[in-house]
Amino acid sequence: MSAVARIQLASKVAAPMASKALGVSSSRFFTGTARAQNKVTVVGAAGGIGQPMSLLLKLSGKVEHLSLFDIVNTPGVAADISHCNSKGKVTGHKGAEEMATALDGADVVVIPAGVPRKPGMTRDDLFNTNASIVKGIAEQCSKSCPKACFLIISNPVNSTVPIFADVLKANGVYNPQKLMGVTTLDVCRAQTFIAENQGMDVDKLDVTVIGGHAGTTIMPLLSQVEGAKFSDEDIKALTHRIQFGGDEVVQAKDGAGSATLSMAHAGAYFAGKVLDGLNGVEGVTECAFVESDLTEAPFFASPCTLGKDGVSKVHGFGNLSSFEQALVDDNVPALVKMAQKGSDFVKNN
Ligand SMILES: NC(=O)C1=CN([C@@H]2O[C@H](COP(=O)(O)OP(=O)(O)OC[C@H]3O[C@@H](n4cnc5c(N)ncnc54)[C@H](O)[C@@H]3O)[C@@H](O)[C@H]2O)C=CC1
Ligand SMILES: O=C([O-])CC(=O)C(=O)O
Repeated sequence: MSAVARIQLASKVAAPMASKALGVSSSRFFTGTARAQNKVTVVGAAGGIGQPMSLLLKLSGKVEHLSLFDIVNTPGVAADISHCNSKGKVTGHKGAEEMATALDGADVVVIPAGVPRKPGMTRDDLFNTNASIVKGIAEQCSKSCPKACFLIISNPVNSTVPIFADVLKANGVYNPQKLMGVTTLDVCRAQTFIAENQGMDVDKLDVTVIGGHAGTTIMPLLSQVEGAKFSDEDIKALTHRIQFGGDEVVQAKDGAGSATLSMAHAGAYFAGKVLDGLNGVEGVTECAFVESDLTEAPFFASPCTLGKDGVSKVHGFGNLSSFEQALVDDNVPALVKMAQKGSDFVKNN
């Protein structure tokens, strides 16, 4: 099937894009209106997330130049993906000496580089390894593509985003509108689990998930789901499942890593929305972990409008139920601490 036919087929099964976000959905994946005119670099492109996410970005038709960087295996991954008959060229770059070329002139840099969890670990247990990986990537981005939008997937997101911010700040190139922690998978899970529980059409569900991306810092706002009716038990069980959805996958993979395929979908979807915003599509709104003054936490996920310069507006989270307010009160101190841990790392290394 030609790329055009494939996209036409996708748009037949998908609802037309409205100006407001409709929520993350695979059937809406190919319906964006952005033209392929940007360079997107994936850092960690040969990994469990990096490979399928790069494939989805290539198939999206939204990327003019897909630049794949990793410390291993990228020439093969790039050669393979480049044979897909969709718009955009693909280049592969391997190792520190090729990183500058990979990043040079990028409009969007998506970063799933770093180690994943094994059963029994928290995301914070990845800090010691991933903090220095993310810091090194931020240093090179400061030099090679300081004006790009940076989409951070590497865990622990609650600390790696502050690390990235502080490195950009130290290099005098930090723009809070352009730095986003990717929390889209939490929204995907919320939509999937709520649709199942309520017998609703997953394509029509829009769920806001605020806070951070680790355990109880992930806070889905079930009280705001239009048309849903939850018992108190459902609210507790669904909230817990959304907060610990990552653990569900880690346990099922039994030592072989964490979510890769669902994250590839979520990451490519979110990157596509960032590209839509950069290219002038109006009213694109998605949840993301961004610099925020909504709470005491310096970074906090909430709905954000994505525009020509990245995040053009950080929205509030509206009225909360008493259950949700208690979650926010209980979890903001943890978010403050995890951000501070990231900042301290940059200060001391
Ligand atoms: N934000 C989110 O919702 C999610 C985040 N993650 C996180 O994403 C990260 C990646 O996960 P996977 O792809 O499963 O891991 P993986 O181990 O399969 O892939 C990671 C890739 O990063 C590469 N890498 C390591 N250091 C690098 C560097 N300095 N520069 C470029 N590439 C480098 C590795 O060579 C590898 O190919 C983990 O930290 C994981 O916890 C995973 C799922 C969801
Ligand atoms: O659970 C993990 O370690 C990976 C992740 O962030 C997720 O699946 O949400």
